[in-house]
Amino acid sequence: MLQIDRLVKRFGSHTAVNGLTISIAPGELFALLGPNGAGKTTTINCLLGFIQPDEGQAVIDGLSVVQQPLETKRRLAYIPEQVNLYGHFTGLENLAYFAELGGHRYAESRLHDFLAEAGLQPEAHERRVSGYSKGMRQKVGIAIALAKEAKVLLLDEPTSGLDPSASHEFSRLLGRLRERGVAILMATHDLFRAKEDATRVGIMRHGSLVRELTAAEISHTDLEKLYLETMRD
Ligand SMILES: Nc1ncnc2c1ncn2[C@@H]1O[C@H](COP(=O)(O)OP(=O)(O)OP(=O)(O)O)[C@@H](O)[C@H]1O
Repeated sequence: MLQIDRLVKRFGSHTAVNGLTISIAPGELFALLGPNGAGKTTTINCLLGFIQPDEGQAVIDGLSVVQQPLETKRRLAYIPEQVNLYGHFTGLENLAYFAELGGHRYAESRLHDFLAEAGLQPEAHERRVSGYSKGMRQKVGIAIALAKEAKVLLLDEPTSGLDPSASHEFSRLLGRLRERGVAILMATHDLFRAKEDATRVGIMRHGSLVRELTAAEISHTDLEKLYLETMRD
């Protein structure tokens, strides 16, 4: 469960996040849309503890991000546009390292299982990550989320730059995480994937949520129309 409650983040006189409230239940995927500068990444950075909010709070699995930073980080997985891994280590070694940071130590065979579950071809498991494609790095990111038994997954522009089949496969993996009860927040510009993958869609502008809808209730075309209208208001 992820709860964001009246979150405010200011940079000098500029308010990047302005009273944002979102609640995401286990198994839900909330897609956060919004133009450049709307405050999506700033919100995610507050949840990750990279920056401190000025007001409001974020709660992960019942724990406050500000008051229990280490405990909340253990329950979180984060997949940015470019998954940050150690290039000179293999996928398997990266997974072992990040799982251990999250407090989990696994036998090698179990680590292979997580990578396979995340869709990484077996022959790639013991190859250096520096030779991986973007899609392969993201699969390691998913394997890390599985190995950490993350309760909450944060995604920032995960499908930008992925080819359509990699993007489709990534969505399928997100579906599997949802089935396991992970609460997912995905910041994206991809209206198609938002509609396809999300249970709810929110449109953010100037740091606030200006629209919120159930993905099943709207067509792709109507979502695009609504988004463009919201930007004109
Ligand atoms: N460290 C910072 N210092 C000053 N201003 C910042 C900082 N980080 C973000 N901002 C400002 O806060 C606002 C929100 O930025 P943010 O990156 O959260 O937007 P975004 O919705 O993620 O945009 P994009 O879609 O381009 O990733 C922008 O006006 C940005 O310039």
